[in-house]
Amino acid sequence: MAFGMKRGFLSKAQGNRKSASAERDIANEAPNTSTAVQLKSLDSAVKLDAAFQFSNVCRLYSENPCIFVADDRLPGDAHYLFLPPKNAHIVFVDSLESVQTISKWALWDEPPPSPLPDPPFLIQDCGAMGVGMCARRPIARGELIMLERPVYVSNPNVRIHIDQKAAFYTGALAGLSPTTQAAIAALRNAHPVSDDVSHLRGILLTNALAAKVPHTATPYPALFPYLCRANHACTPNAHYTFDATTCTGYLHALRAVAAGEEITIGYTDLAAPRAQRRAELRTRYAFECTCAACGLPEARGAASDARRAAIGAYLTRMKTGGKVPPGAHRAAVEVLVRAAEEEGLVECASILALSALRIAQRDGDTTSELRLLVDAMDYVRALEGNESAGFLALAERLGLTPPELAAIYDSGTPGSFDYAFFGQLMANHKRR
Ligand SMILES: C[S@@+](CC[C@H](N)C(=O)[O-])C[C@H]1O[C@@H](n2cnc3c(N)ncnc32)[C@H](O)[C@@H]1O
Repeated sequence: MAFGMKRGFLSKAQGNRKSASAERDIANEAPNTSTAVQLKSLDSAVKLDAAFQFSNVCRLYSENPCIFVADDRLPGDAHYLFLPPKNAHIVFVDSLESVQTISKWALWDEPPPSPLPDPPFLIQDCGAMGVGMCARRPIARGELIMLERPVYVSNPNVRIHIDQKAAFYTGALAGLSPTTQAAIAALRNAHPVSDDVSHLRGILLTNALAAKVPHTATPYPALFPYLCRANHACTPNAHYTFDATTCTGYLHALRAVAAGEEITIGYTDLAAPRAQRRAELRTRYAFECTCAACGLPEARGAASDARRAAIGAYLTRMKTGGKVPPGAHRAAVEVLVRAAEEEGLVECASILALSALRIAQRDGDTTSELRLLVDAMDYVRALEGNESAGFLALAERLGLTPPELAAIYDSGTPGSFDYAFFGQLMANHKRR
């Protein structure tokens, strides 16, 4: 299961937050004079060349796949992979080895995932938050709101020569089609602008969502023309995930969303108390959060903080102690699942329910195990939709088609399902 990743340039502990700086600056590195790779000069007959004549350090490495060395003084570092090679609509910025791996992904031979025929959202002015995404009709819990391929994906650890920053960013965009360049330029920048470079960096810092590619542990910042328009809420109603097998970002509704309601995602650690969330949004993302959870009256805000702090404390224990931290009790974790439900934090509820499930398994508590499996899958279904691998596997395990299982789920809510019926299905299937 691909749990969602927060908006993020880079990670602190878990690789799901922004770092202050997206790429490392190398102020004092000498130009590389013994370039190991054979680099073509820019006047070779490739259509993209004209676009790259801004830089005397950018070199074509290969035409197909279309790979450029961003700065031939640092040939081991940033390379641009433009896909497809001409009039590209995606650029990957990464080491040579990595962009070569990415260029060989089988998914590039397949047609890209089809956009939704009738997307249930509009991009429109949302007042103080700027542009945002609004539901143009009611959206069901777990419904796929949109899917989109990124246009810019970058390894946050690539090194840039300090005096080549402008060339670096311009180069990364230069091989993209004019439409794709315009889509990036249209994104919001919430950070101060002093020149074109700081503007582009500001766009990246303001908008990047995390994309986890299979061959690295660190999520990569990725820009999406539409997904990046989703504003933040501390109790979001939608969830972003990135699936590297299709190189696509997905947005699912975490609960039923009414027509006209804004569609929001979480940019930050939602299990943190309000002051901490707000401070992080201010320092890393440069805005004062105006969401409903931040605007709760004092007493309700304090109760919310207490619930989130308890959830956060257990999630922290899981980071070091694993899915079943030492000394964890199922009943206590289930109290936290309910707290997460109450807070509307579906991803937290899902992680906690899966932990409670493991504890039940550890304790040989088969009744709780079945109930928690059913509940946990309901959270996964909200996060990733009925097409999630976990949901499909459960349907198979129960001997049901995914729509049959979805219909059973749609008739209940966690705590009100007919668990005995699920148990019967499971037992019947085991016997077959
Ligand atoms: C990724 S962009 C989202 C789209 C953006 N509103 C736009 O106009 O394109 C993030 C920016 O939106 C605004 N924003 C998002 N969520 C917000 C919130 N909860 N409160 C206030 N501003 C918010 C901030 O300016 C933030 O830097």
